[in-house]
Amino acid sequence: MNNSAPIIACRQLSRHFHQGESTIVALDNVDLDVAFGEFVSLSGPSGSGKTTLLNAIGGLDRPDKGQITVEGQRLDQLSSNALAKLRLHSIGFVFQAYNLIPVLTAEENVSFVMQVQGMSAAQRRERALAVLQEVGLDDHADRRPAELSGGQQQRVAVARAIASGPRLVLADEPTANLDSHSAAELMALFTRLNEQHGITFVIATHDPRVMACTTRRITMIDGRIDTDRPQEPRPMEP
Ligand SMILES: Nc1ncnc2c1ncn2[C@@H]1O[C@H](COP(=O)(O)OP(=O)(O)OP(=O)(O)O)[C@@H](O)[C@H]1O
Repeated sequence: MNNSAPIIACRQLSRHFHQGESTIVALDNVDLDVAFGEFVSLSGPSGSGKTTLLNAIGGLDRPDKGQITVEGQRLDQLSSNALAKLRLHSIGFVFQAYNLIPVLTAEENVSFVMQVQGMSAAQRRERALAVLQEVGLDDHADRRPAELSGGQQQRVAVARAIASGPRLVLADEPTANLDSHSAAELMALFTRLNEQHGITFVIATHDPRVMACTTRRITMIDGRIDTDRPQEPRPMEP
């Protein structure tokens, strides 16, 4: 794979939703390239298309028109099996609701995904503990989600997202349910994963402090990209 090629390339993406008589234009001819290793925020008013764009890039939803290439693979040309594989191995997802399985411990929540990926139990345990250590939670590996704070649950969700070693993480309002201290910790973790491991992040957010942490700031309006600028990142104050 040629690393000078973008990790994400979107061409003329459009997505419409039909509600009764009316048509909602969620994405309107979006063109977007994101290079390997970028740290990007996506902001804009509610309904401007951020989630729709992330879901399309992550292969969770198909656009009506246009093309998406992720790590050199055209999503519209992949079989559903190949798309599921790409989602499982190459893209990490982090959501506003942490989406952990309540009856499983932190370690089991992380290793569950690797089980689906076909790793042995010993490999899973080793890898789960390594990624929990990466997010600062190896000493909480045996706790269930209800025994963890919101910030800790979100960090378990990050450990799960990076367990398979993806080069791309898509995060949809990851700090929306967090207090400002936990949000700052999460953004420091994202920054470290970006700088030290080269993981590309695209983060949809309404929080101006999250936008300020990133090195490229994209705003959307009415399903279109409105502004797109590089910036000097400003770490979030705890
Ligand atoms: N499954 C759906 N069915 C109908 N309309 C939808 C669906 N998903 C999204 N939309 C509409 O598409 C538009 C874009 O929605 P989207 O969720 O992408 O916006 P957003 O910028 O992420 O908003 P928010 O900041 O509130 O999360 C909105 O008008 C929304 O109501």
